Amino acid sequence: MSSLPAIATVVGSGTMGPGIAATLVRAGAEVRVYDISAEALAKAENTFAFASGVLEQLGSDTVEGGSVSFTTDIAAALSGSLFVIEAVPEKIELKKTVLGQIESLVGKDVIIATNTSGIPITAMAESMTVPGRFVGMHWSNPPHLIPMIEVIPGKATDAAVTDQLVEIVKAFGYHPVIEKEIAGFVENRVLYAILRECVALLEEGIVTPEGLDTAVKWGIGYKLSVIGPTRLLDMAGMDIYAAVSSYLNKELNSDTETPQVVTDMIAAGKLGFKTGGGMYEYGEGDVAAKLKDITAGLVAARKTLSSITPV
Ligand SMILES: NC(=O)C1=CN([C@@H]2O[C@H](COP(=O)(O)OP(=O)(O)OC[C@H]3O[C@@H](n4cnc5c(N)ncnc54)[C@H](O)[C@@H]3O)[C@@H](O)[C@H]2O)C=CC1
Ligand SMILES: Cc1ncc(C(=O)O)c(C(=O)O)c1O
Repeated sequence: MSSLPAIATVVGSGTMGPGIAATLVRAGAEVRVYDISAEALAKAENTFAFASGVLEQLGSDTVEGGSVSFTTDIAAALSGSLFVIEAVPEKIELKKTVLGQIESLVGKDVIIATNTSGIPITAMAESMTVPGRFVGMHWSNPPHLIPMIEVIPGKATDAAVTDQLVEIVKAFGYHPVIEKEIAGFVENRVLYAILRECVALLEEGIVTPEGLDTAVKWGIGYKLSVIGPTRLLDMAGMDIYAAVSSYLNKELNSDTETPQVVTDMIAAGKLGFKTGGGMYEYGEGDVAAKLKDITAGLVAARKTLSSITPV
């Protein structure tokens, strides 16, 4: 019998919610998508349809019986639900309020997972009545395409709940990675170490954005997508790592604040794809074309990577 809960609810339907829902529906679950904003839900219906189309393109396993509904009625979204994924904005107080709402509407044995990017689970669970059923479930964007999920128990999370979440993740064909709780979790700690250095290199004018993207895509991304960093150390040799790190580590950027260049871009309304300009400028139709290319690339890469020995 599949470990996938028959009825699941996604709370918050912005960038992440619709792709999460599409993944669960394809695996056979009845998914309710809840948001406080009717406008967000209307957009989410389109994003859900797009993500479902991508899963079809990918040819991922499908289980009959999956369905989706969208609602601004939280009680209806949670009625009879067996598994809840919270995906509201990354603000701890908002998340705590929403968790309180969810807990007041579901039974004590319902697992509540959070898609936080890195807020410690224990801090988020502080005011929960049953914190043992609460667990981190960090999907990566785009959630319908990146088949890895970080599973992070907090101090109060029941071991059985962590085990159940691992089985749920496996049931829809993703790779679960169990981690000890730490701010940012593993994926974003590594990503943000890379991004800090990248932004510093751009800010210092060492390389152009195009040059940086080429160096990282082919010199790092391509290689790491096949073998992973631990194996890379073995391939390079500890002697090489020791020799290079002895002079390089002290040179790497170690700023603790958000880079000024990013703060300035935000002030100028340059947020990236969502405003039509960021590190690069996008003209009419450019963002849609880029997203199409990125999706096609991720579909092709996932097919290839799935067919070779992992890490
Ligand atoms: N965007 C990304 O690349 C990733 C985001 N995450 C995490 O996932 C969570 C959601 O992120 P996004 O989808 O990017 O956020 P978003 O801002 O795109 O969407 C959040 C949605 O939550 C809704 N919302 C706000 N308050 C609500 C409430 N009280 N009840 C129900 N819905 C409410 C908003 O209307 C919005 O539609 C955050 O914790 C974020 O850090 C995790 C992985 C990747
Ligand atoms: C820049 C950035 N920040 C956070 C996340 C996340 O995982 O929360 C992502 C992502 O791709 O998922 C990201 O790209």
